[in-house]
Amino acid sequence: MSSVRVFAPAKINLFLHVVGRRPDGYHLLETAFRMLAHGDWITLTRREDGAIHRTSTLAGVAEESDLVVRAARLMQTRTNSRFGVDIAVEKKLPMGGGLGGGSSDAASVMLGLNRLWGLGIGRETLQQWGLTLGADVPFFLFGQSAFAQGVGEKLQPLSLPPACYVVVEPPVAVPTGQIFTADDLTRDTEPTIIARFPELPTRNDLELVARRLFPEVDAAIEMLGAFGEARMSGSGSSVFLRCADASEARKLVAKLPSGTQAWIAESLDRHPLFDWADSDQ
Ligand SMILES: C[C@@](CO)(OP(=O)(O)O)[C@H](O)COP(=O)(O)OP(=O)(O)OC[C@H]1O[C@@H](n2ccc(N)nc2=O)[C@H](O)[C@@H]1O
Ligand SMILES: Nc1ncnc2c1ncn2[C@@H]1O[C@H](COP(=O)(O)OP(=O)(O)O)[C@@H](O)[C@H]1O
Repeated sequence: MSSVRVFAPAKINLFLHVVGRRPDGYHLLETAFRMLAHGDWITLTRREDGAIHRTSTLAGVAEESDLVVRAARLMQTRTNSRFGVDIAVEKKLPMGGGLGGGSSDAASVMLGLNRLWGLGIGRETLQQWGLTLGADVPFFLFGQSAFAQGVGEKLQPLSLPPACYVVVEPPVAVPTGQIFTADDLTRDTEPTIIARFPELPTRNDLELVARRLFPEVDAAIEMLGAFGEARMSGSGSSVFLRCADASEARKLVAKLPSGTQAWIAESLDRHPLFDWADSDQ
């Protein structure tokens, strides 16, 4: 095998509570992550000369700072692999959309190279390495619905019934750092008892700040909220709503104002590349 085409799913945060702040300024979170069957596609072609290249373009993101290239370099450095790779990304997920697109791309590159370069690295090790690229990366490597603590790196599996979601992408990219540094962000939500989720009331603590700073996010929540409990994912900008089934989702999307960027996706219980990580000894 010298080439693979791999999927990089979106994630949504079913809730996100800010429960504290670390001395380095990073925020301690409690969140429930779930993957959706909608995402980017990445083709990895092995190179024998050790070079790592991105062969597609991504507006505003230079090759060396692209998370797919950084993920490949990380794998090469940590394993001393002699191989290189050409990486082509078919980008479907919006940047700054709160759907974890960049993190998911990075995780799929790590899993893809684990197989393409014949590395056999264990899942927990990959999760530790992935955290250096971004807080959402360990979740995608974990590969199943999860309750997360810390900055998102302490993960435990979460059993959720299958569900269908409508996702609206407002026409704005939200810079995560701007939301976390806002003066009016509340940082003292009581820690949740995971055993009592989903009965306990939850929310996204980042939502109020994002709505204030980005009117497009506020408008999307208002619009989708007319049909049920619409919630923002992560630091925004995307907004999601759970529907009874795909048929209800399609009827809902048909009622949205023309020009709305919206899509429907089923939940994804297991990452399609789950088996591409070994278990740690
Ligand atoms: C909020 C979440 C929830 O899943 O996802 P997104 O909505 O971005 O997808 C993540 O925690 C996003 O984590 P991550 O992807 O690592 O965030 P980055 O873009 O690196 O963070 C940008 C900046 O946000 C702040 N930040 C980020 C995460 C965190 N737990 N506390 C913070 O204070 C830091 O100032 C950091 O420099
Ligand atoms: N492969 C990539 N895909 C998306 N964004 C990337 C990628 N590589 C680097 N980035 C940078 O990461 C930022 C966050 O992107 P993304 O993960 O898509 O959004 P979010 O964290 O809101 O879900 C982007 O604005 C971009 O500057």
